[in-house]
Amino acid sequence: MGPEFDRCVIVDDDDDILLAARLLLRPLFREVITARTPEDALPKIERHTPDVVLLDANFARGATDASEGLAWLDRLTQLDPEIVVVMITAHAGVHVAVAAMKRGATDFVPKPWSNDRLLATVRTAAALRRSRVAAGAPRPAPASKSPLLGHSPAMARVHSLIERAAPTDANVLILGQNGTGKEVVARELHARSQRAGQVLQTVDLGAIATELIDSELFGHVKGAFTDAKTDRIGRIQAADGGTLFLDEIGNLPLHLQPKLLTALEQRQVTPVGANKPVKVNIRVIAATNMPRDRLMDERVFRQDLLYRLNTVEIALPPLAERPEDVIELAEHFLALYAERYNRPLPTLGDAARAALIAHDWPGNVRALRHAVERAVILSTRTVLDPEDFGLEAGVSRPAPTPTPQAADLNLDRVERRLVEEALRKHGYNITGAAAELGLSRAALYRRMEKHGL
Ligand SMILES: Nc1ncnc2c1ncn2[C@@H]1O[C@H](COP(=O)(O)OP(=O)(O)OP(=O)(O)O)[C@@H](O)[C@H]1O
Repeated sequence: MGPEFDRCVIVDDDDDILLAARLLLRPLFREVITARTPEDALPKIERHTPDVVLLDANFARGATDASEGLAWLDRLTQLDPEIVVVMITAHAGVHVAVAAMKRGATDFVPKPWSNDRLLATVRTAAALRRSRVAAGAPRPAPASKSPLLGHSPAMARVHSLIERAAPTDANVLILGQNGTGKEVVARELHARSQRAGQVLQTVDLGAIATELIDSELFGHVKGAFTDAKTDRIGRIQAADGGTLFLDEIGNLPLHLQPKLLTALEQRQVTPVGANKPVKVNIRVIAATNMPRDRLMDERVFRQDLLYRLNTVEIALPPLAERPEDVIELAEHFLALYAERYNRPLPTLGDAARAALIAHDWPGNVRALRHAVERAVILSTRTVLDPEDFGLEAGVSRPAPTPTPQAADLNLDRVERRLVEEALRKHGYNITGAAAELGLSRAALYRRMEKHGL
């Protein structure tokens, strides 16, 4: 069998490192291109669109803060936003890890590396990139294509609520941890409503900078503030006639909550800087991963707005509380990804089934979906084992991570521990945990996927 992948570019100022990496990676790639400086590497990267770039973090003699490597990382991601960069660093500190993640690195290899780990890291990075490119589809697949699966008693209640609430114009509030399927429920509600032929306008309030939320939701008129060069219709108005899906509603700043309440009560919006309101006809679906008790705290969320939004409330339990759904979901995703990646459909072995059911899935259905995708891409077995999903046979939870010790500087473990700690601290609120780690939500999801969280 020939090499699995096309091209890899390695950038390091140390000839020994370049030689070692070239020898190690040659069986994986048709061509391994080396460069001693990023300046040399740039035209090669532009010309060859490599599957993976291995980039040293430190170039200047004696430099240890990785600033040069990070600056080059920025240039590379600007050049190709899809680029897969694995950082190599001899001075692996957590701050370097976090800074590089924030700026789009896919992974890290501390130097001196272990050959197995370098190979595994590079192979995973290359496989994921190639599969995505071949599929021509960014992940995750559009949720609209995913029907709402699950026959557990909890999901049966959810289906029944959707059936009853969808055709009415009642506002619906969907509660549930990250990855439990809130967006799928919102789409299902819209699809089964009388507004199905109209627009479903989604606003992810967790993804918009706080200072922009006002004009994003309500719109603005030209000259309302310095950057308002033209009139801009807000998302509420853009949803006119259809459904407005306010995702991560818990992130709506307190000072804007009365404004949204007024808009919903009066069925009209006043764009920033305008003096006349505009009529709108919308049905509102909102979702949040905020635990109910926080949402009931007047200091966090205005209760009058909450009552306006939760005419019907649909709570999605964490996946761990509905183990009956795990195999149905896993088999659905297996079929989906086997087809997408053009692989023979593997089956779940008994041990894999047991491990999938026993796992506590803190990242819920999203994490299960990613674990299945990875298994489809990377496994060559026809009957899948727990290891194909990054799980251990007969272990229901990931081994508890040891308390930080000065001796444990393994970047991978440190990263996993930081991500876990941040998630726990923020009650699995992705926006909060991402902010604390200094990552975008997308980058945090990638870390969660990588560590099977
Ligand atoms: N019951 C389900 N049936 C089929 N697919 C599901 C189900 N629940 C979740 N998924 C899939 O899991 C992934 C996460 O779901 P979704 O985006 O709806 O979660 P969410 O609760 O909105 O997450 P977040 O709060 O993090 O945005 C999606 O790919 C979705 O298709």
